[in-house]
Amino acid sequence: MRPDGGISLSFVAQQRIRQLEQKLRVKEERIVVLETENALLHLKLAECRGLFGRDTNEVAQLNFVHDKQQNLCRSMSSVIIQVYGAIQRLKRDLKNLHSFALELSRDFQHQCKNSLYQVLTAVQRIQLQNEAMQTFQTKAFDLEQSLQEVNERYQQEKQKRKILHNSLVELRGNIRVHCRIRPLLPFDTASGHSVSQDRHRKLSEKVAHATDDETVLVKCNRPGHTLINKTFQFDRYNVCIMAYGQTGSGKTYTMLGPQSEDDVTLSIEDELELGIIPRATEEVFRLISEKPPGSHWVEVSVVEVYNNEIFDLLAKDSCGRVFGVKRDVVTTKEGKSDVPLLTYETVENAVEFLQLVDKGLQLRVKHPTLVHAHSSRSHLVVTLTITTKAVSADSFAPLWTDEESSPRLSKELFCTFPQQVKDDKLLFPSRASSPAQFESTEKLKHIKTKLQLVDLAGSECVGMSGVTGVALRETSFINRSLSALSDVLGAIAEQRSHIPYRNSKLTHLLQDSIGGNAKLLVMLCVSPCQKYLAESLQSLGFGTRARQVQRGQVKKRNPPVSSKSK
Ligand SMILES: Nc1ncnc2c1ncn2[C@@H]1O[C@H](COP(=O)(O)OP(=O)(O)OP(=O)(O)O)[C@@H](O)[C@H]1O
Repeated sequence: MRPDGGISLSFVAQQRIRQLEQKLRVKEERIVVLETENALLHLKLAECRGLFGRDTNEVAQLNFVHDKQQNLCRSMSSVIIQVYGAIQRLKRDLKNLHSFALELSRDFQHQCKNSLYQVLTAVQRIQLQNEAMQTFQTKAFDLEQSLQEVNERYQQEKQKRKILHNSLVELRGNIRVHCRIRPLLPFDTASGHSVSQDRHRKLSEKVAHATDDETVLVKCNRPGHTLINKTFQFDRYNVCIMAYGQTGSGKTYTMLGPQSEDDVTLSIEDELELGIIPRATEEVFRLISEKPPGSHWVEVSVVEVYNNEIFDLLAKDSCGRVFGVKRDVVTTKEGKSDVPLLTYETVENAVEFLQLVDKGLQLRVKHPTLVHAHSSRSHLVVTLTITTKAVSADSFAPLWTDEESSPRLSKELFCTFPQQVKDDKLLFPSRASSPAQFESTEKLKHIKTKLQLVDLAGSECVGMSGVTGVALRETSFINRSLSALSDVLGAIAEQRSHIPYRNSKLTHLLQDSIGGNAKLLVMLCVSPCQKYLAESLQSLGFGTRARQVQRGQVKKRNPPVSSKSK
């Protein structure tokens, strides 16, 4: 400031400068701030640039993805269109289904109603039927009661009949006699040298006639001789077990059927001509075929009793050839007759059986006599042993029973030969050739039944048969054994305490079949012509007495068969 108190210029300048400097500093500070801001903005710009670069990549990738998405969208759209179409179709189907279900439901309801109606009707019907059933049951009960009453009455009647039957059987006994008269044959009328023509004609006349099934008439009117006009009654001609009669009267024919001159072969071709042995065997196998398989089996033995010796006609030598081997007959502990070592062959059918019998027959002794050119010199005994097995005693069903007689041949035949042995133990192993099944069923019950078919040798009048030497000896044995048989039958008929079975090998061998519970049929064979009148009358007389003794009509006496040995 100047001394007058005025403001100098410099001061003002200075003031101005200071102001300007102030302003400058402010400006500089502002610049610094702006620069800082600028730097920061650069930085941001750089950052933004970086970001922008990255974003561009992302945009490219996003574009790529976007393209892909668009493609996907396009394909999805077509799929969606398809799906949509399918959905539309499904909707239509669903709609159809729905209406079908509705229809079905309506049908079902309708059917349910129908069924218910039917069930109700059926229930009503059942109720009605139940009521009817109850009425019927009441009636059935009443009927059953009356049936029971009838059954009781039937059983009582049956019992009465059985008692009657048994007493009849008791009256008739176990021996039946039938008679068969053979026809006149050429050799009956053949002329002998020692008689005149006239006498020969007389001798060849038929004097024995069967007037009916049960009656034999012997009518003979010889001048100077007693008039014979006699009838003999016999049981019906049905079956027999034992053919008895004089030589040449037809025993072998009856038992075996016709045989050719040189060949003894049995034939089962001509049914009408069959003998009892093939018929009986066929019947046995027919009956067996009706039983369960394996429940029955048959063994066969064939023996001949020749000169009071027993020969096994099925025994084989080392080469398998059959030849008659001598055997003996013994009585077992149980009182049965037995032939130790006897050959038993198992057979499956009648043909096999007949083949065996044929073999045996080849060995049977024959010898021509004046009466019969093919006279059998031995007794033939064919035995069928039938073994029956059952799983228990209750289920046992024997091949035949002898409870009641029947008119049928089979029943009648089988009623004739029951000799049954009920075993709790095995009997079979004591015999040869047991079937395989048998061994595996040890605990089974077995019943053995014997069917013995016998062709006896013929009784013979030595004067007529003209035998000498060996044949005469044979005749003597034949007549003696027939006499022993007659004694046994007489003793049985008269119910004697001792039956002389052991007096001859024949009766000893047949012991099981002609005593005890067994039934024996004697088939009398008779020659029709006058020449054998005495022999025929003797046979018929024997048969009649045996039958009458059985019926209790005659007093005890010895049958006169022993006279045949004269
Ligand atoms: N009913 C019959 N029909 C036809 N011929 C028969 C009849 N009976 C027997 N014959 C015949 O009579 C003859 C003697 O019969 P067969 O051989 O059976 O007698 P047999 O009694 O057995 O004799 P033998 O005891 O001597 O052996 C034989 O030629 C036989 O063919």
